Amino acid sequence: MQENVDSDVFFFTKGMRGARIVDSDIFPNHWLLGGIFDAPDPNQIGLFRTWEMRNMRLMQDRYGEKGPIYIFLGLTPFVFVHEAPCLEALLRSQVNREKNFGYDFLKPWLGDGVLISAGKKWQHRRRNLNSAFHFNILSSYFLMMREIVDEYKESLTKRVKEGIKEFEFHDEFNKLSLQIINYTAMGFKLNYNDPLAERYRKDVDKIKRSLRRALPFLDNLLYSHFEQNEIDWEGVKEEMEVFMFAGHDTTTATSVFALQFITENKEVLAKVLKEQDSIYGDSDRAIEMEDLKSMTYLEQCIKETLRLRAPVREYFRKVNESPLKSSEGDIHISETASISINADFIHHSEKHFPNAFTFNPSRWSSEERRHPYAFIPFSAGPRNCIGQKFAMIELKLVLATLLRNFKFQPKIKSEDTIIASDFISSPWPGCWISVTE
Ligand code: HEM
Repeated sequence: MQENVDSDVFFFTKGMRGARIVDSDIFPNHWLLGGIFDAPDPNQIGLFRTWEMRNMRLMQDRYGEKGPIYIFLGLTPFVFVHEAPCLEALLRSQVNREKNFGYDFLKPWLGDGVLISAGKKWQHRRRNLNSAFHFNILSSYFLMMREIVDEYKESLTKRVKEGIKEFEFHDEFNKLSLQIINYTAMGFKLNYNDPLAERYRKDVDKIKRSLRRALPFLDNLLYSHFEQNEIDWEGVKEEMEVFMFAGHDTTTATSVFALQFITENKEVLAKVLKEQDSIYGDSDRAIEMEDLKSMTYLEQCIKETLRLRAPVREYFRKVNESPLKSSEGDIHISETASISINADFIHHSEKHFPNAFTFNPSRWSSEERRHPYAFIPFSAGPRNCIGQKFAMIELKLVLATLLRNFKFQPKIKSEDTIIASDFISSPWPGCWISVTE
């Protein structure tokens, strides 16, 4: 059926504008199983991302102007939505906001919480959770984050003084981010050394005590459960799981990649430190929430990191209504297809980001203009990341605290770092960085 075919895929894409099956030199398609045999061994870490990016680039060069690209992984047709107007049409849609079957493997763990659920259930949960991210509430999270980050600074200082010279920062930040999300969402601190039973007992005790304080996130869920009868107990547990997961691996990845990019680039580091000096001078006063607004260059560094190392590099949808209405006309997508939104891919587009593979935070200065849907690390539209402001606060606080207090020397360059493309990206097999005071 498909010998180097360069024509519309007849049964899935009948009548679709620009939908093409890819040429056999990009994905050698098996007549029944499609491109599945060509995919690299997923155990060979880092290869999948390189393979996918290369093939998507080749496809875009050939079919770029013609709309979404179809490929087959096994019997499943996948549609790669790869251009900004098409991404905008899809992500802004109020109708096409359901996740595809690819999220099912998360269900035994995260349940049918806000990350995965659909329809009225999602709408209801999302509305309920939105209130936990208002500005005033974010300010109270900030104070809790600062407490944790200061404790981490003390611990790092102690270990450096004891003579430890190198640290694996993916692991360091993973513990730190977990501690932050645990404390802000649940209201108690983790103690990794506690034996399980003792920890459980203490933690339950602490939860009970902390409920007397204003604990925005868990409080919010408990209020909805007990007072408003809006969410059942299963729902409370689901949403806590979602937040613990969505809120820590992503910020871990961003912190470690940002630390590596900033500290390997002396000019960038000098500008970050100059900005910190302009805010604090010689004073060693604590970082305040207000200060974060003045950290514009640091914010540019974080955005540039999110562009080059999107932690959620790919996410998926299914289509409930076609055609999508784009600024460039209607885009027809088959309702049997799964849609891949590959943030990593559009973030490396030369059209939107000249010298796309170079770390250049200044491209985020306010004069630069680009299509708003060319940069989608937090997704966009009604199903975007609910925690993005929370994440930016955490990232600025962590990076500013560390960069002001320590000197870092990465052991490996960003360009030589293998990126493991699990559900959330990470440096493989870690990211070792020397630290001095
Ligand atoms: C740098 C950090 C982060 C990045 C890059 C990120 C990225 C994303 C992306 C791409 C999505 C859409 C996923 C999809 O469509 O399948 C998403 C959804 C979500 N994120 Fe984040 N996230 C970050 C931090 C956080 C934090 C800190 C929280 C919570 C405190 C959070 C909570 C969520 C939730 C609950 C959703 C599901 C929203 C919905 O479907 O309505 N995220 N995030």
